[in-house]
Amino acid sequence: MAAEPRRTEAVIVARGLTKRFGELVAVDHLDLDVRRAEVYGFLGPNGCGKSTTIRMLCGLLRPTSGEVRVLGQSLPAGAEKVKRSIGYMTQKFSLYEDLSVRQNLEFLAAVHGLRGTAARARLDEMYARYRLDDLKNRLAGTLSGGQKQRLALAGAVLHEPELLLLDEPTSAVDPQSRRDFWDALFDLAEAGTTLLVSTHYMDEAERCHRLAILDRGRLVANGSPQQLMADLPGSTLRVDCAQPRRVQQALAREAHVLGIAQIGGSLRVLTDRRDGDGWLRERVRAIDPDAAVEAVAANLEDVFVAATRKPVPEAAA
Ligand SMILES: Nc1ncnc2c1ncn2[C@@H]1O[C@H](COP(=O)(O)OP(=O)(O)OP(=O)(O)O)[C@@H](O)[C@H]1O
Repeated sequence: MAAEPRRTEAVIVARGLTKRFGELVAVDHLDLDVRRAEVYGFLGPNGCGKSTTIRMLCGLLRPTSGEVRVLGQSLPAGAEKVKRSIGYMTQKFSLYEDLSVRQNLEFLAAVHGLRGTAARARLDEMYARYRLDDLKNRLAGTLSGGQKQRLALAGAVLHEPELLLLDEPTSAVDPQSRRDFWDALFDLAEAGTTLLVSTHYMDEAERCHRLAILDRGRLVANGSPQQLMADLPGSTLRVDCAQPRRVQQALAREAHVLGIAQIGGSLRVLTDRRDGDGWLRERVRAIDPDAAVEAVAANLEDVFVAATRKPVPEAAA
């Protein structure tokens, strides 16, 4: 039965969540609030601690310090109680490649204690919902990337978890499959499931209700994508010029320039100055008097670059 989404109730509350591996601080005093039925994104560069955090949130990894409550249970003490209500989909395909789609799902149904007609009804629902009907007898190892992902999602939600944790679930699939997958995630959220999903893709992060940006184990920004873009403490500019590579090299040495990307024949420049428009026009004119500088709307990639280019605070160095 479809529950009314209630995006106010806390499903994940973490305070000061920290994980050390020897000298390495993989997750560093992370505070996190995820509410029921929201799609919450985790965005960050490789190695910033996304997977480690997700593994702590599903009770697979014991935090070094800090507090974390998931679905009302304190972890790790309540991990066993909460495990039945959590679904987890990893970056790598983790089902049995030498079993068929049907055998994989029947096995998972048995693991979750589903039997008889209840199991058959739920499996039929999964085949239909995730377009697996024609693939039931295929070995999982022979499926395409998108098909494997649909099977993995079916496996992760078979037991109707209240919370679904997805660790870079779309890293091996094409854009259309990614879109279909996100539609499936929103269907789940609409039915009341809470989703936390890590991603490297800006377009995916932009679709989340709210998101956290992590960098070197720390939370460096969080909020709705719209709010993060509106609050960007700098400006984004487009520079049209005859020799973009030359202008890019010269601007890269400027202290207030956080990032430059060439897009076709123009440059997209992110500065940490609110008055970036006039300031950059002056700099660019010195390099190429004919260049045109125009302020453009910030996107989530600008937010990401600005948040992850900040120097490491003294305490973490
Ligand atoms: N079991 C472990 N033992 C030692 N170091 C680890 C362990 N697991 C993770 N790390 C380290 O902790 C840091 C964070 O890793 P993690 O996998 O959480 O990052 P991530 O953000 O998920 O990266 P990616 O986007 O590449 O998947 C990395 O430096 C990683 O090498």
